[in-house]
Amino acid sequence: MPTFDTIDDLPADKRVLVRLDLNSPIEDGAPQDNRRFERHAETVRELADAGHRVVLMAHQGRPGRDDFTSLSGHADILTDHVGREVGFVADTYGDEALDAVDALDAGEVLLLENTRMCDDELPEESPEEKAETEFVRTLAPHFDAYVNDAYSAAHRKHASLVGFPLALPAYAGRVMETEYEANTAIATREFDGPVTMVVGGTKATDVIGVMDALDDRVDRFLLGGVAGELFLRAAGHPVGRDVAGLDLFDEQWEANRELIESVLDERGDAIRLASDLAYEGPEGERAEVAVDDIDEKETGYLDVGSATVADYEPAIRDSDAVFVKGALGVFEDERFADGTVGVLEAIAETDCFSVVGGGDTSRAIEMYGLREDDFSHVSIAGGAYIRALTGEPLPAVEVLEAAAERQ
Ligand SMILES: Nc1ncnc2c1ncn2[C@@H]1O[C@H](COP(=O)(O)OP(=O)(O)OP(=O)(O)O)[C@@H](O)[C@H]1O
Ligand SMILES: O=C(O)[C@H](O)COP(=O)(O)O
Repeated sequence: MPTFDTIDDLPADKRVLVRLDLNSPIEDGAPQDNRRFERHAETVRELADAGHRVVLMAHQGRPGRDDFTSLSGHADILTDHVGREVGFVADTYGDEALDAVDALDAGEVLLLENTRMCDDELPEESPEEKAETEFVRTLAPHFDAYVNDAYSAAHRKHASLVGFPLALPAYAGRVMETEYEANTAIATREFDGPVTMVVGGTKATDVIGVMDALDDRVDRFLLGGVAGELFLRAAGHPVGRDVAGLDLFDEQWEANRELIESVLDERGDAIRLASDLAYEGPEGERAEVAVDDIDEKETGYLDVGSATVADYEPAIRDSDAVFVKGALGVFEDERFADGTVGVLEAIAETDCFSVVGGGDTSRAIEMYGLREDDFSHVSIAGGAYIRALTGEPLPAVEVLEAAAERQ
């Protein structure tokens, strides 16, 4: 059971600073609606209905990446889900933000600008160091309480996640509570048959570390996405080409090369790699090529191929549990959705215990007409959920627990 306080313990009529995780897919510069808005809206609505003054913090993307944007579009989507206006101020803790915070009335909701636009937010440091930053020291005195609802970012030691709980009485929101309970329970569950993990997405650095930590708790890993191509590279195939504007492959290859080689060496028999890949053909169509026929690194691959899906399906069917972290391809583009959707369909058809995690990946479920009920748990957390599987502590949860002991 969690040992943190929740919003049930929050006294009435407070000025509350709330951390959400609204990190979303961005298309043409605009955030795309997804489960994170729907789920966080419950916490926001409950706090506003209770008459608190509610100020929200969240992040979007990472500096230097295309998805690093303002949160103004997020405020509009959240307004629809909460059913009351969510105001927005394009400032994190300057005078403009503080004036807007101080002007709020009971039951009003305001979203501050992307926390990662603030220099103090990102470098990972101890909670004590984060609590001493100008960001926390300036903003905290304008509030009576802090609520963390961002379970899916709880593996990061950023100021908005670990600094404020040292400066204010701290509570968990509804998403933090439910995701914590579901994911912690999974970590201690025992399975009779094979346990399979589908690994993909763009955050290869995160998932490769977890593959190493999970060790023999997972019987086989089915790889795709960026991590899959990096493992193929380690196995000697010239794949993993960065398309313009993105540095997904080379940077993560340099950072993880040794670990990938050692995981491949030690767990090679448990790791299944794509036998074919899909790319954009000359007429803009989906084209596929067998991995063994790729002899030059000149094409960017955007999905696993159909032979790979056919190879992965039986492994899923005979599993007792399947965990998904990250998409096998760029499923947002229908031409490159076959890998992700094929694997999700295979999981949905079995009655094994199944968890699909990740803010982006879980979105494929409704995009392609699958039913959430066909999976045991659909988590809006990606990195935090896979860390929970390894039993690794989450720094933002630890500070909430420490706060509860002081309160
Ligand atoms: N080969 C590829 N090249 C580029 N992007 C890819 C590739 N394969 C998958 N993706 C992208 O990976 C994204 C999902 O992975 P990501 O690592 O962001 O995980 P997530 O499920 O959102 O988890 P988290 O919550 O940790 O962000 C999808 O949006 C998809 O477009
Ligand atoms: O989308 C996520 O998984 C969380 O918001 C964390 O984002 P990050 O991996 O950029 O820290």
